[in-house]
Amino acid sequence: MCSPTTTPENNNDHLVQSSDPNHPANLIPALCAKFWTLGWVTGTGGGASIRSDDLVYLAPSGVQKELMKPDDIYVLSLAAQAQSLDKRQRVYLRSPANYKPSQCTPLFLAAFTKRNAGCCIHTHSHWAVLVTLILETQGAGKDKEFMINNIEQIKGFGKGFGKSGNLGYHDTLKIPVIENTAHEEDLTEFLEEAMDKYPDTYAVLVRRHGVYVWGENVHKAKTMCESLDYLFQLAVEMKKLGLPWVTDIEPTVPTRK
Ligand SMILES: CSC[C@@H](O)[C@@H](O)C(=O)COP(=O)(O)O
Ligand SMILES: [Zn+2]
Repeated sequence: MCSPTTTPENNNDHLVQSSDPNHPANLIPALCAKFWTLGWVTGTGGGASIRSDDLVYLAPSGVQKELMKPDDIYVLSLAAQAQSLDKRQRVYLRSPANYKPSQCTPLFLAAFTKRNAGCCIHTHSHWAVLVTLILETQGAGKDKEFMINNIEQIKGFGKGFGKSGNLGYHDTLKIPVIENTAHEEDLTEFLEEAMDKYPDTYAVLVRRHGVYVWGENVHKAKTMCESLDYLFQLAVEMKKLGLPWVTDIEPTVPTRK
């Protein structure tokens, strides 16, 4: 299951060799090194994947994500994957030696195929985990979504897949929460369910685990992941101060002279 299929003679190494710092094989290690400093990908957890047209660039499993090199990156073709008869069999154009592909692969692929995302980031941020723990204490029914409004940073989010523009200050940002599973890949069906139930969401929280965030491109995925982490941290601090995450502040219309 999920064993790599590659061309042994050349392993398509040219797919990960570029002097362009924005090439996905260079950018994934660079981004993960930055994310490690934020506590997002420590202890091999978390990661990031980038899609460029048909090609998906992925990290190996169980490696220190902040120390990865371009040569460590897997490359998969979405078209070849779609044609594969066994959908659980991954069709890699390039596989680095002595590694296994990230366990997050089917979750990243869900963001690329169901949302046409160009980048998906998975963090194990303390703030994301804490928000899911706080929600858990609120009991069944209230523990399945994180909601916050009337905070400026909400404007860092797009309105939704296929919609133009960003959320406004008074809009309520809703992020679904799914339960963790013993194996990362078993989260896939629940992540896809959450995407169907919340068609506008760009993120899904995983209880006691972290968060998946995607965007049309690297810039948008990174911006939303940073905005979300800011909001999760703020929400944890607000909870400690007894402040509500959702308020009914009415929009004010300034009078211009
Ligand atoms: C600290 S182990 C974390 C893993 O089980 C998983 O949750 C994860 O995010 C990373 O999986 P990986 O296969 O190393 O890319
Ligand atoms: Zn994880």
